[in-house]
Amino acid sequence: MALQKLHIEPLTQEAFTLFGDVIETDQRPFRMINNGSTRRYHCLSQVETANPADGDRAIISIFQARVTKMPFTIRMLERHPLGSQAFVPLLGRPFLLVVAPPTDYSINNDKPQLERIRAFVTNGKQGVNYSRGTWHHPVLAIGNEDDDFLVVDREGSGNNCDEHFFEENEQMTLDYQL
Ligand SMILES: NC(=O)N[C@@H](O)C(=O)O
Ligand code: NI
Repeated sequence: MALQKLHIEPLTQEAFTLFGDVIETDQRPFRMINNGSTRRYHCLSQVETANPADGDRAIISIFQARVTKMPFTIRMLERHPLGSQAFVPLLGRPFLLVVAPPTDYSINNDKPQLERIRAFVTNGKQGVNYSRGTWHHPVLAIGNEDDDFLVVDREGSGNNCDEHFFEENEQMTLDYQL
């Protein structure tokens, strides 16, 4: 049986609001700083950490992601129940997002809602900050060369990564040619 092919939408903040924030400058307000030499696009998103009083902290990493060979089968999604996770491309290339809205992580074996899974492609100038608990596929670099991302997420005690693997007949196909 053919797997369901995910429709890939262009990323906009409006379409992405259920899942988190788009980090971009297009059409965003800014203020001039540094004696008029610099635009500050202030607080495009915020880092969420569940338990700052227990030592949760926001950290900054770089992910060097291998290119995803297309067509690609979406076999799982993950979420970070204790904090947000932001990906900002460092090489100006588009990348793919597969997401589903956060669900109630207090329920055992909680899982993504299949019918609410959506796929997006960025424009190369956009990053994203997944809200705490947003289901998402691990980073999906596309194109001909591996890609680099600045990643801002939560470090602290406890499990901060739940993975859900789909039944074979629930898996989806992602196919995008740059
Ligand atoms: N595991 C890890 O740090 N990366 C994932 O969370 C991801 O979303 O790529
Ligand atoms: Ni993640």
